[in-house]
Amino acid sequence: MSPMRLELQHVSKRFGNVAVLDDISLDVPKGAFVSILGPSGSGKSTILKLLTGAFGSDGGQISFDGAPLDPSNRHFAFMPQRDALMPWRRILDNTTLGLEVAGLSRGEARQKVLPLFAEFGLEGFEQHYPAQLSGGMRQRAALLRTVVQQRDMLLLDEPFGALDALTRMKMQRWLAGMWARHRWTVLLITHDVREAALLSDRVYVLSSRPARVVRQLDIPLDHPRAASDAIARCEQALLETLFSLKENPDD
Ligand SMILES: Nc1ncnc2c1ncn2[C@@H]1O[C@H](COP(=O)(O)OP(=O)(O)OP(=O)(O)O)[C@@H](O)[C@H]1O
Repeated sequence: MSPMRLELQHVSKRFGNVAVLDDISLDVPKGAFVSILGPSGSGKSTILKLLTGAFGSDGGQISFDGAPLDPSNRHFAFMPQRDALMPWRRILDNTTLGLEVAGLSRGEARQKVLPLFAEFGLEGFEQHYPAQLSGGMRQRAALLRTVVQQRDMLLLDEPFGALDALTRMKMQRWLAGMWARHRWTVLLITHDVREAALLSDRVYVLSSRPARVVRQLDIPLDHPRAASDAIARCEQALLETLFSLKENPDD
C-alpha cells in the first residue's frame, strides 16, 4: 500500500448559515488518481480551496504526508475550471507563468517547459496566442503550466468541463495515457462519471449540500484504460449513487 499523501478527517465548512461540507473524510495515497464526483454546488471546489489555503475549515483535520496541513503550504499545483490562460501572453509565456511566480527567470522557466511541448501536443504553437488554439489545446497548455511546477499533488477542478463531448473524450484518453506514464498524485473534481471511471483508482461521491461522502468506489484496474464491461459497471454504480441523491432545495 502506498503511503498516504493527503488525509481529510471529519472536515466541515460553512459559509454563514449555509453548511457546505459536513464530516468529510477522504484520503489520497501517493501516486494515486482520486476523483471527487458530486452534484453541482455540493462543495467540491470548496474542498480544493481548503487545500490551497483560500480559507480554513470549521472542524476536522487535514494532513499531508502525516503532518497537519499548513495554509501557506506549497504541496499543490492547481488547475482551475476554466483554462485561465492569459489572452495577451503567448502559449509559451503562459506555460512558464507558474514557474516565474515561483521565482524562476523567464529564461530558466522556458528551458523547463519547452521540452514538454511535444508530449502535450503543443509543438509548433509556442508563439501562438490562446485564442488561436482549440479548446483541447488550451486545456493541455493549462495542464502543462500546472504539471511543470513539480508540486507533490495536482488539483484539477473539472479540467474538461467546458469542452464539447468529442474533445472531452479525446482529452480523457490523452490524460489517461499521460498519467499512466507519469503517475502524478492527482485529485480531480468532475461531474462526469465516465471520466471518473476511466481515470481513477478511487472515486468519492459526495451528497448534495451539506456534502458528505456517500460512496467510496475503488477501481483496481490497470492504466491506461479503454472502455470495457468493467468500466461500464463502475459508471453504472456511480450513476446509481448520483441518481439516488436528493437535490439541493435552491437548485
Ligand atoms: N466564499 C464563499 N462564500 C460564500 N459561499 C460560498 C463561498 N464559496 C462557495 N460557496 C457556496 O458553497 C457551496 C458549494 O460551492 P462549490 O463551488 O464548492 O460547489 P461545487 O460542488 O464545486 O459546484 P460546481 O460543481 O457547480 O462547480 C455553494 O452553495 C456556493 O455558493
